[in-house]
Amino acid sequence: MPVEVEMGGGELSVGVPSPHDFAARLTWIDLWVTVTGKGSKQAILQGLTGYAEPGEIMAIMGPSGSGKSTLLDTLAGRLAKTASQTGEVLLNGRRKTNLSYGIAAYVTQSDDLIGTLTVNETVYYSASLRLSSKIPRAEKKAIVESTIREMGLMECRNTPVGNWHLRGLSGGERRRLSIALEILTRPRLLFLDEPTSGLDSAAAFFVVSTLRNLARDGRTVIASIHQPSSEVFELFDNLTLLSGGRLVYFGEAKAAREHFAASGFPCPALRSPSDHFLRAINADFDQDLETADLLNRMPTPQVVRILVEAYQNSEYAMAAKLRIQEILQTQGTVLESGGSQAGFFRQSFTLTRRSFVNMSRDIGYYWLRLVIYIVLSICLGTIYWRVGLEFSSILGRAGCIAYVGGFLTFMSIGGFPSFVEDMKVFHRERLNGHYGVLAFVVGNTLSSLPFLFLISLVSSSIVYFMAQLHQGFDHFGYFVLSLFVQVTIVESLMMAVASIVPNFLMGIITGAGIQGIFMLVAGFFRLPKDIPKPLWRYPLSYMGFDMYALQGMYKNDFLGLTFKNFVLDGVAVGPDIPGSYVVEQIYGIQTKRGKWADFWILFGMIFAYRLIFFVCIKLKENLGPMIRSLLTHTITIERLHTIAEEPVVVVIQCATTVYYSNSIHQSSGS
Ligand SMILES: Nc1ncnc2c1ncn2[C@@H]1O[C@H](COP(=O)(O)OP(=O)(O)OP(=O)(O)O)[C@@H](O)[C@H]1O
Repeated sequence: MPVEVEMGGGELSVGVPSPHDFAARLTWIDLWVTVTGKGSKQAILQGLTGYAEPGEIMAIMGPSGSGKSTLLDTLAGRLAKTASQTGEVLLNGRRKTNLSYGIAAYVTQSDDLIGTLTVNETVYYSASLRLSSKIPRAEKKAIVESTIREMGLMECRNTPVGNWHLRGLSGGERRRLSIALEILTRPRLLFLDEPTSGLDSAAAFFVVSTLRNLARDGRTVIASIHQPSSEVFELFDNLTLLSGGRLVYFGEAKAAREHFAASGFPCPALRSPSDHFLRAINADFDQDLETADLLNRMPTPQVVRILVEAYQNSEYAMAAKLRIQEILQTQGTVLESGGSQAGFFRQSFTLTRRSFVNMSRDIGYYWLRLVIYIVLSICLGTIYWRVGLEFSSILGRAGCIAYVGGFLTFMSIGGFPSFVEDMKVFHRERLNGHYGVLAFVVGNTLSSLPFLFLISLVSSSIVYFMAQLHQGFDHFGYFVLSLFVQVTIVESLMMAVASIVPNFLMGIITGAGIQGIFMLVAGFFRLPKDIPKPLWRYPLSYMGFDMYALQGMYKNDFLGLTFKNFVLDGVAVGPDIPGSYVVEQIYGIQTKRGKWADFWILFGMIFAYRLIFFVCIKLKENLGPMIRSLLTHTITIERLHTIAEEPVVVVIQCATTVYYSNSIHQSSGS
């Protein structure tokens, strides 16, 4: 009799969830992942089926490139946009294509951490962001301390993580810190990609022991691992062994040895089982394999083929499918996002504080920029030294103001590397549900304001008093505020760019390009009335902040001053020129709108650009899964057509939800 299993969006299972059962039971059935490159499709996961249960720790092993990270990403709903997926991933019997944003914690291979914070600060801020505000401070500190201790980081608790200018933690310590951050809140479902990479064998043993204890506490832990020692391997309950995206073995870790022996590849007495498995299935380097009696030299692809077939026809494969069936019949609780229990204000406050501390310690964030601003301001001040009220001063003042508004703000690009680092940390924390997008935008905005104000004040003071622009505190105050608002807008623009571009170089190019265009249509290089319509004048010159900044600053400086007319043979050719004439007739700017109106438009733009930043993050978060779900649906239908031609039973539930059960039938001999 074929074992027929229907899998679906929750309606199929018969068990009633217990309200107190928050365990995470993950099942995946006939999982295929394909990527398209150079016109051809490559399957990087080929029909994987398995499950992970609470109380157990599962290792995903395989040679480099065998698909370990891809399997973890697929299970966690984080597959790259370029890859397509078919098959089912069910959490507690329900279809859950996206486990991001707090339902599952994921420790990725890269350790994206804030370089200037110490271990203690990193874990404490994380606790403050995620643990309930009701938990007293002392209790939070105790949780932080015990987590740091569990990961063996007590010795370096006051060491900064480290960045380009700060020597900090070793690679292994960073790895352990990344794990500490995710186990802090004891997540129900924990994925770890290479948690032991960079660790010595003792550290690897302690880290995996901690993960096992976490699993014993009712958590579900899945970790990909390269080359565990025998001691570490013994800590794993279950094993998924992959080679070239195919399943070589799934089942109890300790039974894998018997399976290899039964398939004709017994583990030699003095070799660690994990070493033996990996040597047998590593197709990258063809090798001699010490086989018991079958072959003395066998090419690895052949070994892999034998093992894959042996597994498909084995009792282990059958047992896995039966267990999946049982899991699906005892439907568990719907796990909601469990990322953070702290409220919005707590999150915003903590993020503002953390970001402020980082900005004040990272010399590349603002301090280096401040130095460059001071140097440039001195250059500007010397070039426009006491610019005066001559006829030529009109051009001089306009040039000085345009440079301040254009190039000085353009220099905000210098902070881009730090923005990119910030965004990496944000993406890691956000995907693990540590806080919301709005809290991040608020935190990032508030923490940057004091530094931006300082930069504006110092630069303005130097330029203003060296060039001796329009005297009077109100004029100087306007100049400072206008520059402050401009750099804040550019900062928002660059953060928005950092949130969408894939890398640093693209970000610099995109950010510089946008600013270059806005500068061009600001009204300095071409007078406003001469800027060609429709694109350049409407909408671009109005969308950019430079136009309002330039006009406001011109009005601030020229209005109320009088300039000498130009001199021919020692005699002025006409009467003195009032500033209003300069603004209206020479620079073609209407003075009906006062300088403060320009300022308030600019001020409003800070919110508009921060909103764009917020929307960019949201779009990036939602667009990927939307595209994936569309692609997955199309590919599932495509695959169904292929499968329908094969001798298998196809179960169609409804128009949009299609499942098939070929692998299950095969295993039962159908
Ligand atoms: N988005 C993608 N586009 C193209 N190829 C991909 C993509 N993702 C993964 N691959 C390919 O799929 C294979 C499996 O990659 P994966 O990162 O899952 O392997 P891995 O077992 O985790 O390797 P390692 O142990 O070296 O990290 C590799 O050959 C990789 O190049």
